[in-house]
Amino acid sequence: MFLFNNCGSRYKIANMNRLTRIIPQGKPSIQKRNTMTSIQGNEALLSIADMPHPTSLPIIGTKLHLLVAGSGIRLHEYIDRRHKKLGPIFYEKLGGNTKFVFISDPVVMKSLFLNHDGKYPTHLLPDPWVLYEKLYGCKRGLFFMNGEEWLTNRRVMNKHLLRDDVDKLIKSPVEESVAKFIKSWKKGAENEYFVPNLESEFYRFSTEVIISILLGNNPEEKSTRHSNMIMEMFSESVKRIFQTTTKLYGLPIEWYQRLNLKEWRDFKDSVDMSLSLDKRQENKGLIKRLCEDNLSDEMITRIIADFVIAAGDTTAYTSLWIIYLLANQAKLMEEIQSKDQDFIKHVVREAMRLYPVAPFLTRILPKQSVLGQYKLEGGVRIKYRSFSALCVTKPEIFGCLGTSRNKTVTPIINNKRNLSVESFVKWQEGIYTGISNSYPVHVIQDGLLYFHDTSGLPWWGTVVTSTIVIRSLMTLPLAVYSNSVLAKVENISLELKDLVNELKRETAIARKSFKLTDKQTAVLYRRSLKKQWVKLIERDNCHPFKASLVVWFQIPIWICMSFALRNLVYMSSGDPASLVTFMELSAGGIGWIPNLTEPDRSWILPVAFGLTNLSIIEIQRMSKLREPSKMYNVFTNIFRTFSIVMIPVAASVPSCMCLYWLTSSSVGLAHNLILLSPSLRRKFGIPEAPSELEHPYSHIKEEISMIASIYTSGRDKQNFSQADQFLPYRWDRSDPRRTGLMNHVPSASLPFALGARSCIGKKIAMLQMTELVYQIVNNFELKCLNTTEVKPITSQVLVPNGEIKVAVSLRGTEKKEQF
Ligand code: HEM
Repeated sequence: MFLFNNCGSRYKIANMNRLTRIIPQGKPSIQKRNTMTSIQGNEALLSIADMPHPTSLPIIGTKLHLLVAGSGIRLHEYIDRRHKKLGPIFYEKLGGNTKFVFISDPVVMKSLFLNHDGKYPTHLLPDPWVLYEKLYGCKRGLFFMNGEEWLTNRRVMNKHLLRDDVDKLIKSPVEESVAKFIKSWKKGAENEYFVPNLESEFYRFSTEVIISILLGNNPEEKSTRHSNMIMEMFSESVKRIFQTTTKLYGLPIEWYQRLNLKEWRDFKDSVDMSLSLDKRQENKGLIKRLCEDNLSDEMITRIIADFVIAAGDTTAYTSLWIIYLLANQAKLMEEIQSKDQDFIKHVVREAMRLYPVAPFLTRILPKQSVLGQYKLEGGVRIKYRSFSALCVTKPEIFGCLGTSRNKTVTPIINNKRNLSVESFVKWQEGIYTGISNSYPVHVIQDGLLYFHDTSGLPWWGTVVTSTIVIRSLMTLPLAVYSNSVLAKVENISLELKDLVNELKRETAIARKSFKLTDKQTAVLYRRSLKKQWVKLIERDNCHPFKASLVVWFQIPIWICMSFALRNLVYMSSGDPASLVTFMELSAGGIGWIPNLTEPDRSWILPVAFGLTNLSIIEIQRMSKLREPSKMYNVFTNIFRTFSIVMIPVAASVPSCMCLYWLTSSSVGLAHNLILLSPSLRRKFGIPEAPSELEHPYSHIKEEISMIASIYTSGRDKQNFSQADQFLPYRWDRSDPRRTGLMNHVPSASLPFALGARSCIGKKIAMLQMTELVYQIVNNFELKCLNTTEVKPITSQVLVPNGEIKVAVSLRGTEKKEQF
């Protein structure tokens, strides 16, 4: 009790120190101080702009820094270093338009989880899962729910899994599963030591525990073939689905759709089966209880399927870390033997402090909030994001037309090369002359002159208006058509996916009946698939080539219009009227470009042109979910480079041409934005497709996401003395050694989060890990065989960077020397 109070006062002091640390190290300027808003009494608050942050580039943010630091798998270390440099609260733009506010201060973290969560706390969702949900139309459990749906179901689950008497439901299934596990290890260590595949074994064990809890502790039922089958399906498919989604983070976009995640459907079938069986049984499993709560079968399936997934890797990897830590500390293993099971809880807590499987916890602020010294805007985050699997980039197509008449060619030393350069220039001039004198260019040129004469607009107005009219009348309908074709193709590919299994079956039958070889079967399968694809494409009249029509119209129009303007400036027709036009163009400019025949020397138009093109590329990119394919990245980078290269080119051509290019790109940008809107897409008759964004504009605008850096706060010396040491006794209030550890802030270690949206399975997890570790320590001796330190990396959870190898032998036998 004394220690507890003592620890409380230390806690306050530690946190008071921290509050002063929250003030940015780079002091805000006097001007900034004056702009501080006073919200509560006289307390002056800082805005997010005053928050410490690393310097970042406009679009890619600090992505390059992260890349250099070892990419996403090193995120926990990267952010840890940032905290050390910038303090316990800072923001960082890791690319895109979201400001991630990272917090490692326990007081601010607590306040985030307890006071600022709102009625329906929301977190960021892993994109592959969101994609999966959207593509396959399969609804997910609690973790993916929001709003009233989440609250209603969460309350039901709280009643069953967080109440004090939860032990009645979980104790016996956990003990049984542990007993089974220990039995199999004892068998393994019967003759000598053995080195188990810890990851797989813990995965299977975790799945077994959760399924036993779901089905109830009915020994008769457990022995049936049905139950074993469910177990097999659960553990295998869940493990595979996790591996698949982890890979999805880095896979090219098309693979998302190509991957046949059939395991999930098998898995859901098995849940359905167990649901129908459970209703008839007299067991006391969680499924039974949920049925009694009148939850629909569909909802139960959703919730418990997610339990299996959530329980699988979290408990498996935490158990793995615990065993790794213990296997490296023989003395501690001996000490634990003399302790009761309660002490194992401290072992588990301490391991989770050092290796929290969820190293970052995210929250979206529902409204404007004050966190520490900062007043932050509520982040309006879209509920679902999706990506365009069959997206078509509609970058502006640029061509280099800007050769000046008096442009000279730099002589090149080598005569032969000189000759070839000359012939190239001749060839180029020939092409230019050919295009300049072509019929379409003359038609557009005459059209421009006619429009200028009849409208009475100055030349700058003529260029801008005619561009808007041409692009809106010609390219907008084509862009709508192209989007429509793409949406249809996307829907067809989903339809085809359903046909694939049927085709496979038919091909298998054909193979048997006609005794086909592997090669023949593959050819037959490909042919049938292609036939189906063509059939569906013909049915919906949406050949993918049609989607590119917009580009085939846009490029020639762009070239012809540019040449038409060039002709007007260079008086190519040679008649007196062209001299008049030239004079009009010389005086027909606006603002800083009075003379449209001269290049824009201020570079305003060329730079605006370049930025507009970059915006189009970035909007296309931002409206996609997560990492696009490598090919898409290559093209995006080519277009980015091209946009930048075109800036000096635009600065060297007459400003009427540059004005045209800028107007054309701006209209393109507007079209891109318009065609993101779902309601406008419906009005234009574009069918709905999975890749469509529900809230495209909120996706594009800047957002704020709060991230609690659990890894950092747990390892911060200000929160825990000897923070990098594995000292389970620090959690034991009765241990005298604890007095030597000055800093101890329990709320700085939040492996299960805190508040209304904290882990629903924490009691299950704690019980199963404690029981398992207790039995392992008391029955076996462990010795770590890894010769180098195993470090954590951020995958979906914090996992080891290599296989953890531990030799297991029966306690008290003479097998130790064999290690
Ligand atoms: C060592 C084991 C575990 C750890 C460290 C852990 C950690 C967490 C954390 C940190 C969250 C909150 C995420 C957030 O706020 O964004 C969470 C949520 C959740 N956990 Fe666990 N978990 C563990 C085991 C389990 C188990 C065994 C289950 C099975 C019942 C489970 C089911 C869930 C579910 C369904 C949620 C979502 C809750 C909601 O959104 O309302 N977890 N877990």
